[in-house]
Amino acid sequence: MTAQKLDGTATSAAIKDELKVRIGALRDQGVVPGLGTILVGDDPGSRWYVGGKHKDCAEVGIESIRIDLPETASQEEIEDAVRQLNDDPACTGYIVQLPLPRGRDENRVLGLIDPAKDADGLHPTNLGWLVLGKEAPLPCTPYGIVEILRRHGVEIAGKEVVVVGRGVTVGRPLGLLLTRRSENATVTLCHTGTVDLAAHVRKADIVVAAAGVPGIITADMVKPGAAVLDVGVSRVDGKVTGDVADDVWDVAGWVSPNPGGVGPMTRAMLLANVVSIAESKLA
Ligand SMILES: Nc1nc2c(c(=O)[nH]1)N[C@@H](CN(C=O)c1ccc(C(=O)N[C@@H](CCC(=O)O)C(=O)O)cc1)CN2
Repeated sequence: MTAQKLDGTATSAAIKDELKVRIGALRDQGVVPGLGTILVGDDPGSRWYVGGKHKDCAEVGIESIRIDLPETASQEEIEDAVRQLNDDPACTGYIVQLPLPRGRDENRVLGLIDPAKDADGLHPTNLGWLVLGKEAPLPCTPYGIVEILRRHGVEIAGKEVVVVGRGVTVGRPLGLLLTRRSENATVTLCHTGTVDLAAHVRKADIVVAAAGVPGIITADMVKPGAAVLDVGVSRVDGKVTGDVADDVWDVAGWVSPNPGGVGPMTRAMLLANVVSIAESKLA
């Protein structure tokens, strides 16, 4: 058996086509959506991700505002950049690319973002709304994971989901998202303190691997027919390598490749958040 592909490249292209229509309608009403980014430092991966976000904006008709700061930027300089975008009327929503260089207080920076411009859904207020069940911008990777499953017809309600990784951009918010009444999954959040990871993964209908450990999910751990989403990103010999071993394709029902799976969905949902923020201002 070979798993079917959860194709993030094709799905994100379809989402971008839908967004182009919504952006056209906004522009017809005199609203020009703008995405801002704050990038600090020289990490090649982060540079690539931010470059991709601005390329996506150009493709769908969202204006771009880019603030790049050097590796040496102080906490104060980063916070000034946040205030600048909070005050910029051309900026509908924005993100601070994570991780920040060592020694900077990420939580303090995220907390200074205007929650109404939080295109990443990572401001404490918006994460709080996720807990409380009120509509707010959703963190882009978890949002993308739900969309890729939904658009491939993979049932979520009533399913056992194992999320491997408890990071703030994926694991923790994904657990909250999938346990909302609208998704209705049962979620087990595994992490480095989990004693028997394989035993948990074996019970899952849906596995989301976001540990950043190459090949941590192997075929013997996967229930036949399960959906396995590969979110982890590591670089091995300069090549992007995911958390899911190649032999998983022989056992699973669905696999999201990496690259080409959840990554492009993360980018598409960021655009969707910006468009939703712009639309909410008209309502
Ligand atoms: N402020 C944020 N920082 C980070 C987030 C985030 O959602 N908000 N997530 C990740 C990085 N990320 C977006 O910022 C991201 C990661 C991966 C991709 C992607 O398209 N990946 C490609 C492969 C890329 C490669 O070759 O290196 C793919 O999967 O096909 C897009 C965005 C951490 N930081």
